Amino acid sequence: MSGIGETLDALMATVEARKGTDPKESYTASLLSAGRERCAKKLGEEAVEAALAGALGQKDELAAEAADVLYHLAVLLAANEIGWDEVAAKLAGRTGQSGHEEKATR
Ligand SMILES: N=c1c2ncn([C@@H]3O[C@H](COP(=O)(O)OP(=O)(O)OP(=O)(O)O)[C@@H](O)[C@H]3O)c2ncn1[C@@H]1O[C@H](COP(=O)(O)O)[C@@H](O)[C@H]1O
Repeated sequence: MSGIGETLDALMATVEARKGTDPKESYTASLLSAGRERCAKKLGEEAVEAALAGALGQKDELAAEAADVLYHLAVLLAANEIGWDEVAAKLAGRTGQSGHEEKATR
């Protein structure tokens, strides 16, 4: 099994490759062609479902919903021309900061 980084890189490459392709042939292409607001709405829905599963301690459901969240996040990032590298840089910039300090500088 590959790590999460490789998995996310492969997912983003697939999402990027769907740009401009036939929306009838690909769910990803249909989301991208519908625009950023549609992509954002789907991410929000999946995030709520993941949050509910987590709050209820539904482990399998949470893992599945977390995968949906990551997929829809990849689509929204791609729709905004942002890659995982920019997200990783934000996370790396916070390494070593306490959560309280980080909140103050965000
Ligand atoms: N990871 C995913 C993934 N996760 C979820 N989904 C789709 O997300 C949709 C969400 O389902 P919902 O029940 O929330 O919504 P729905 O009512 O079916 O659809 P909406 O009208 O609400 O958008 C389903 O159709 C799922 O198939 C995904 N579709 C694609 N991928 C990845 O994207 C790749 C390319 O997919 P295509 O673009 O479809 O070729 C796939 O190989 C996967 O790796």
